[in-house]
Amino acid sequence: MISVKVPASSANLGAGFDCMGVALKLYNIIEVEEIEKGLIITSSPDDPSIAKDENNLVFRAMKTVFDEVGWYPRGLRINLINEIPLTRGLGSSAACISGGIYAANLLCGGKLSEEEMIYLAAKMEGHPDNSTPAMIGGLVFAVLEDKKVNYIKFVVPARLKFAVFIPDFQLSTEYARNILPKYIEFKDAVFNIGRATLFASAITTGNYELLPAATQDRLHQPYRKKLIPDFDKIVNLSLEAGAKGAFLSGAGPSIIALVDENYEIFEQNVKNALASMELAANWDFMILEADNSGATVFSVQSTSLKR
Ligand SMILES: Nc1ncnc2c1ncn2[C@@H]1O[C@H](COP(=O)(O)OP(=O)(O)O)[C@@H](O)[C@H]1O
Ligand SMILES: N[C@@H](CCOP(=O)(O)O)C(=O)O
Repeated sequence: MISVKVPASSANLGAGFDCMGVALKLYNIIEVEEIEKGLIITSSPDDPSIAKDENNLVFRAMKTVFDEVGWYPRGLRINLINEIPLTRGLGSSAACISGGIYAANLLCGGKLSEEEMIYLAAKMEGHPDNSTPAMIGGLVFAVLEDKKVNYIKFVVPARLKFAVFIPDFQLSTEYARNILPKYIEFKDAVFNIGRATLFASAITTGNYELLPAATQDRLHQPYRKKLIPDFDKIVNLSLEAGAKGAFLSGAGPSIIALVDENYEIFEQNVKNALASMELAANWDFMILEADNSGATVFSVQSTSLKR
């Protein structure tokens, strides 16, 4: 049996719609094993939206690898241990896709290169901003091209923390993409190009004072925040507590605030504020570091199955 650990991820990071994302130290474990025949899928905790048949996202991701390399297991057992909350903008689907591809590649003897796995994952997810950091870790700038992903990975220092606010309601990425406008104004495109470029420079040089300005966005947040009644309150409380920028995580509804030194004081101030504020939803709060490893082998046990 092969066991793979794959991180959560937060995409967009403000202005970098569909092209910037970071892996976070919150993980799903995917255990896979070739069996005599059939497909057995188990999941804990379970959720009605996790399919137990060929529609399961991890299985579908694994199948893209089998189709690509022309090798198929006789049967397959998949056990999912899920820490990443579903449909909250923290890359649960990207973790399934990148983790499934990574696990399938191990199962079939490592026929695909890392570049090929990154491409397959981005193609399946439709954008490379979650799937690439889920696969290789770090903070990634990525563009999906016709046959490859062009990307740069930046290893995030532990000094930078990601304060994550997770509400008790879900928002599917598909829905949150469908509500975006087909066209945007030229000045809004210019606004985002400047901020995304500034973000890339600020994060890689450690010039965190620029981050509050560099995480502004006009491409998706103005539309999506209407679906998240507490958005402005959470962003404002984070900035007042000293965050270096706060923005929607992926398509939402989770919100992330960047915190530098003094994160313990920030954490206490935020917890006090959350306890005393009137909010439409209940919000979980946790402080995470970036994961710089991506999908990794957790354990390998030999199987009795003979070929
Ligand atoms: N552990 C899992 N196992 C199987 N399918 C999953 C798992 N986690 C998420 N999914 C699938 O991904 C969907 C959520 O994807 P999406 O709307 O993109 O949200 P997210 O922001 O969490 O990626 C779920 O409805 C489910 O179909
Ligand atoms: N760039 C995408 C990212 C979606 O991330 P998810 O974690 O919410 O699936 C978008 O903004 O739609």
